[in-house]
Amino acid sequence: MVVASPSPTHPEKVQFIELPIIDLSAERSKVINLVIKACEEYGFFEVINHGVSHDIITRMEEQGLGFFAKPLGDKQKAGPATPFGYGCKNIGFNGDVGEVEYLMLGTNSLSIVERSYAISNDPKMFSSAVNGYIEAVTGLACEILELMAEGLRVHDSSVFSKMIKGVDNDSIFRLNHYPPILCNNNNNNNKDPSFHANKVGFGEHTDPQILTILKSNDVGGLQVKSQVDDEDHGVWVPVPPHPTAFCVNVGDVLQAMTNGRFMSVRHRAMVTNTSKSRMSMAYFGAPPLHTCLTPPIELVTPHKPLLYRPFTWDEYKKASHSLRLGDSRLHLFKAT
Ligand SMILES: C=C1C[C@]23C[C@@]1(O)CC[C@H]2[C@@]12CC[C@H](O)[C@@](C)(C(=O)O1)[C@H]2[C@@H]3C(=O)O
Ligand SMILES: O=C(O)CCC(=O)C(=O)O
Ligand SMILES: [Fe+2]
Repeated sequence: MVVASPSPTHPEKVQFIELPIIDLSAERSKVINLVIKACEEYGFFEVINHGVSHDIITRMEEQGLGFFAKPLGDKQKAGPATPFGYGCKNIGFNGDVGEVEYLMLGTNSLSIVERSYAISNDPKMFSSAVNGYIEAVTGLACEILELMAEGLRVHDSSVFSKMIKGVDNDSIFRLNHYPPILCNNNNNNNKDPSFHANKVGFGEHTDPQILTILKSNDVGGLQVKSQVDDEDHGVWVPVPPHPTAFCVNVGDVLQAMTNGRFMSVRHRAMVTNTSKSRMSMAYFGAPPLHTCLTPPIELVTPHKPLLYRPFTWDEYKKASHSLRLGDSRLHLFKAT
């Protein structure tokens, strides 16, 4: 078997652990306990029976695939991803690269209507699919954030959800497309049937925002880092594609706002498929730029003193943008 490892000299551990899949239609107190456990253990879980309709998801997937199927010149008409538009291979502003192309959008419905003219040949269809999808996943994110606040026994159960509900939120929506690795003679002499492709599509990182809600098609690639089985280094756990589930990532802001009780999950997307593209659709729920981010008082006690100083999303976003993808950023905000 030929394996093109991301680091041939330091092979990384990959372990097939069963990650939590939570049925949101189950009894509320049970759901809450499972959500809290997953956020403490992994900072990651999947949800099923989430209430987002198949039609909303399919419409969005069709529009996304339609966009990526266009010739490069047409995709570039969406403008560069600085911050909103089309990007290819370059991620962020500091030299990170991956085997991915993407489309980044703000979540404001009017701005989506305006932008859709540069993105699609059927702008009305495109903006209605995107706005319908964003409305649905924002609702799901709010519901999950409220379950979390309840589980943490915080008096104001909307303490997290209200940050992404307001019109001035800074949430974003991103479509990622990972074309398959083609087997040419350089990496697969004689078309070896046991050839296993393995390239980094989107390198290891945490999401800076509050919460990410991600849906992919039926092609795998997402991996999350778990500290559970290897305290020192962590192991990579593949997330198998699921026909209906959404993946939920705890972001850096939620780690800070829970005073470190939840952990923001390190994850990456690998390209291992040699015949079919992976597409993921990620909603990143973020607060308004000038909101002061600090945990509710219930989560700060003499036994659990404040871990991070209060900061604004504007400050945190600027710090993130000045760093590389895989850098950890929260330590810059440690309380002294
Ligand atoms: C290298 C970078 C890309 C990123 C901004 C950053 O400076 C560090 C965080 C990266 C990330 C990860 C989650 C989202 O995909 C993203 C849009 C975000 O908000 O933070 C990306 C940023 C990006 O691609 O611009
Ligand atoms: O494509 C994926 O599954 C992961 C994408 C991701 O982590 C991101 O866009 O931040
Ligand atoms: Fe991510």
